[in-house]
Amino acid sequence: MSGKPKLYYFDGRGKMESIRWLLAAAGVEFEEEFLETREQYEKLLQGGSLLFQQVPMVEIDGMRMVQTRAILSYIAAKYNLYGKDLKERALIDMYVGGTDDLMGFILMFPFLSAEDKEKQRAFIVQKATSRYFPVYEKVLKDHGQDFLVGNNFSWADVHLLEAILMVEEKKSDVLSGFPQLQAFKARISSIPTIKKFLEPGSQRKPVPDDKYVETVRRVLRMYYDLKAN
Ligand SMILES: N[C@@H](CCC(=O)N[C@@H](CS)C(=O)NCC(=O)O)C(=O)O
Repeated sequence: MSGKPKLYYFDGRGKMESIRWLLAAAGVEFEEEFLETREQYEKLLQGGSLLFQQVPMVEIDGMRMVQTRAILSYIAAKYNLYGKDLKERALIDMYVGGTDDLMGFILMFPFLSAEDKEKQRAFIVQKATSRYFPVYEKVLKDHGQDFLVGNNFSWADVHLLEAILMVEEKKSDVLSGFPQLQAFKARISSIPTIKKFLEPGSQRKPVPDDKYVETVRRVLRMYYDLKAN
């Protein structure tokens, strides 16, 4: 294993994208191996690298880590993005849990039929604006600080910015009723590591397209259709 973390996933967002975001936010360079064929995936399975036969898998510090949440927590702790004490860590976990739930509504979006996509788009925007964004808007307004937790840049900020941009891809003016979040978005986007990640040519993945969907289906042998909520 080289010094840089190595990410094993598809050449697309999915569950790996938040890991890319967090590494980039921490200023950590990483390598990637993209799964294009069933054979590549089976090789990983046979080599015993995938504890639960699933990706994302990340080689880091001599470990082969699976389970997205465990990987993210490790990176957050290692690079001081996880609060200064247990209470800040608990808050970060709660805020990340909320944004994760919101992102969960978007994760399977590319796999839906055209008709279900329209229903899901409305559902995502409704959940974002009535359940999740008001929470972060209030947190920022009440404490008046630049970051969500402890007046320091943390995993919670990175995750929320990722979620905001994902929802804006579904409805570009979704932040119109959330002035605190608009300012937050501008502030976090201008942090040098994040700014670099948002520029063209970075390892950030684009909105999933049909080719990504076809690759995931083929490699994982997903022969069923997903239903919208
Ligand atoms: N709880 C795991 C779930 C990982 C997961 O569902 N991975 C999918 C690809 S995004 C997979 O490998 N599916 C193959 C399978 O479950 O057989 C995590 O969060 O990392």
